[in-house]
Amino acid sequence: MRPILISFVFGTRPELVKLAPLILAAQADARFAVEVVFTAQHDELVRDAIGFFGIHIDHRLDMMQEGQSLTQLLARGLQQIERVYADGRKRDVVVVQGDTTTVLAASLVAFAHKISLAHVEAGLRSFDLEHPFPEEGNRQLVSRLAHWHFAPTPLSARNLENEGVAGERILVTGNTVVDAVHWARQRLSQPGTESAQAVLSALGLPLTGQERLVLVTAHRRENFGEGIRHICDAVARLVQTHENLHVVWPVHLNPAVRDVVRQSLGDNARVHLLPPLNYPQLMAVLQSSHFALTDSGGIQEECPSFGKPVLILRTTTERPEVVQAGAGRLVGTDADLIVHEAGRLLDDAEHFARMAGAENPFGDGRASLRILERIATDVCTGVPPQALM
Ligand SMILES: CC(=O)N[C@@H]1[C@@H](OP(=O)(O)OP(=O)(O)OC[C@H]2O[C@@H](n3ccc(=O)[nH]c3=O)[C@H](O)[C@@H]2O)O[C@H](CO)[C@@H](O)[C@@H]1O
Repeated sequence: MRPILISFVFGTRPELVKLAPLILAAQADARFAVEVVFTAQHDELVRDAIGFFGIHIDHRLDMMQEGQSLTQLLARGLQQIERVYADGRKRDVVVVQGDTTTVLAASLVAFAHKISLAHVEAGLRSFDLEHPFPEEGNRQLVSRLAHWHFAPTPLSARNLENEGVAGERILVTGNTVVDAVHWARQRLSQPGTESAQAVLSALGLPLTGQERLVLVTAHRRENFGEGIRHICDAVARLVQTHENLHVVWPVHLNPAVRDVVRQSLGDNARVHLLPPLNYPQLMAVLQSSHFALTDSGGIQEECPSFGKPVLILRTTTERPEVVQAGAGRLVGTDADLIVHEAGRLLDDAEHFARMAGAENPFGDGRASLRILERIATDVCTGVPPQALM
């Protein structure tokens, strides 16, 4: 029997990080042949991560164009992915992750070609089509097209069931972000690889062991303007009241974030404003931090894998599991609340230990294997094609 041909499509760094363990596991498994399509929806930020995971790209597309609208981006994605799939090769499965325009475009092309679609990290919902836009709409649309819905948690599986997705098409796998963290930690501890300490030192961060590092990141549109200003205000107050506190903030390149952060914290000696970090650098900083303050979805999921509490700079999250598990808290961008909650983590050792010791709601690092096992079993028993045709 010929191997099952899986085509992975991704366009941004978070998609790559979460698909990399799956791509590597499929490549190491003789049951599968693997094709990797990169749309370059993001470019620079992804390149480092592609190198770190050692992913071979079969088709590098060129989806971005200066000044194009969302519709134009989608149209360009559709056309370019279509060109790849028009080569007559028979793909058995298309795998996408998450909620970007790349994901929607690949899902529509897979549908048009009657290729069974697997959606990784399925079932996340904010239930508000405008927030995040266009991601919430993309997620919901992809759930109408996918054959397999690989839900990271029981809650995301329930969201899908509530929308009428048949139970036999949903599998709770854990989040592949945990697989990626395990892979990265192992890689960073191998002889010959730069240690976390060496990475920190190369970034110019303090290392006497007396300091307490806190990681801060903010990139969501909903926080631009007032939100970012309040976060900066809270960071300045925390540093002022905690002598050994050092804040490490890889600043998003968008001027709406960068200019405000530089202006308010640029001359604070214990606030280290860095350019965006590559994935292994981010892993090293997170591993060495006391906790994180972030609006990033991925970092919210990565923190519990490191046993690091996370304060979420949003008023809602599509990942409420981290809050329910006790590993995270929603603090929004209210400076007083940020200072209060961060202060508790810094000053109350018992409170810190409770949050740091919470169970990881995103799984055990074996999500990729569960996903591949399910695909292999179903394709071999002829389940998906009939379902689609
Ligand atoms: C509107 C919106 O918010 N959309 C979300 C957003 O996802 P996110 O919030 O998870 O995105 P980030 O925080 O950028 O990525 C996280 C990954 O990057 C690593 N990282 C981070 C900072 C750094 O300096 N160096 C790094 O290596 C980090 O460890 C983690 O693995 O974008 C996605 C695609 O556009 C969307 O699908 C998703 O809905």
